[in-house]
Amino acid sequence: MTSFQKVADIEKFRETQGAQGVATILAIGTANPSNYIMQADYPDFYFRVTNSEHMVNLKNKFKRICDNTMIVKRSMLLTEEFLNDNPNMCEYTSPSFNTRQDLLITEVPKLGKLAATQAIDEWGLPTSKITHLIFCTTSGIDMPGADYQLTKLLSLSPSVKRLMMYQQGCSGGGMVLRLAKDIAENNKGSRVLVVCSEIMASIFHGPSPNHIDTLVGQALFGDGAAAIIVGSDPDLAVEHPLFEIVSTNQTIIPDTETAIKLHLREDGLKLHLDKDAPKMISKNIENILTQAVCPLGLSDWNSLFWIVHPGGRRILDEVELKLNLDKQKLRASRHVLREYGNMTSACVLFIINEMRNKSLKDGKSTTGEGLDWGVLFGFGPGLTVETVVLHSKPSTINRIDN
Ligand SMILES: CC(=O)CC(=O)SCCNC(=O)CCNC(=O)[C@H](O)C(C)(C)COP(=O)(O)OP(=O)(O)OC[C@H]1O[C@@H](n2cnc3c(N)ncnc32)[C@H](O)[C@@H]1OP(=O)(O)O
Repeated sequence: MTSFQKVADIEKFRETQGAQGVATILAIGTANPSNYIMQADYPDFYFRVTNSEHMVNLKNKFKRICDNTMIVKRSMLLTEEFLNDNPNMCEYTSPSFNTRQDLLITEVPKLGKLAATQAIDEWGLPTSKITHLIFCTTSGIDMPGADYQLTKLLSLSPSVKRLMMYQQGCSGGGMVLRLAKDIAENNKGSRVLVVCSEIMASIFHGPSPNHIDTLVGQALFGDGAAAIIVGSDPDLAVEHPLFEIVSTNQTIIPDTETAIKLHLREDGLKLHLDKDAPKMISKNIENILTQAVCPLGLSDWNSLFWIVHPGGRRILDEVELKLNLDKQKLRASRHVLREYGNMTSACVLFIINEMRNKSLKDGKSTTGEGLDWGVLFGFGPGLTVETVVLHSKPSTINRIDN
């Protein structure tokens, strides 16, 4: 065989490997721990459980921060009993890594399993058809990882191709869509199970008057997991496309390296948040958006449906203001923030779910609030921005939850 023939054969083989069509979201599932706390009750809970009632001014400030988040409730695996039994987690800084790890290593895959099971039920095909697994979490770290544990919990094939993404922060939700698209479009017949599972036990700390940014984090984060199934060339006899993942981009906003930082230390995951992070995002958002959607001939921002990581209320306010978005455009993002808080990487997948459910309930013609094209933004440390352009599908069938 000549070397020319060899190359020709490889190219021919390569042609059989790729899918024909664009990667499509085929099902979505979500899950939260049953334990939750109302935001209005949180300052009392938090200062009581951390033995900080004497910090009266700080508690008043925390009440103001909690009120201004616009969050109504958050799911929280951490109970008062657990925190009382583990007082090292209630200090601002005290070695507590092992306590956190012991909880997270078990509970993160378990919560992920609940969301994944819901997505698989909606999808309707056997788990043996899942070819790839992407697991994303910023809650803990381990080897073998949460992807391995979930493979066991769901009895997936031991040959499922796994990708474990630890410590990606809130942009992780956009990142997993980018990776799932690349896998689905380059591997004919593949079905990618994507799971984002987050538990705030990693980032829970007692208050410190010298670290208000960490305190802001205590008012924002909630527990939740979301799962989606992504594949190209759906079998329309059994699969029901929800959104096509049309294009993806990742970029770093210049000179913002210190805006959102999370450092994993012996006292847990420490959040550092610049007060101006929302402004840094809004100052750059139009440029990033233009680069993502202009190649598709889209230039009217209000003609799109919107999925924006709700890192905090001010991030949504600033984006809305900067882009002159109609008040209803960020409805789904605000709904998820209000009902669940900031669930890090899982948030944007919850918003996709909320959008398709509400679209169906309201009798809209497409999964994207009756519109055809939409944009999804994930924001994380870096500042890293993940941008995903989505195309909606007819708003029919599939199960509605919530
Ligand atoms: C984990 C990841 O990878 C990605 C993420 O999502 S990280 C989280 C990203 N989230 C953010 O950056 C939060 C954005 N901020 C907000 O949404 C709002 O500021 C908020 C809801 C926290 C408070 O609402 P607000 O309308 O700004 O209230 P405001 O009265 O101005 O602030 C309350 C107090 O908190 C302080 N504060 C707010 N943000 C602060 C910060 N980052 N650092 C220090 N102090 C802060 C304010 O100075 C103010 O203090 P005073 O009362 O002493 O003046």
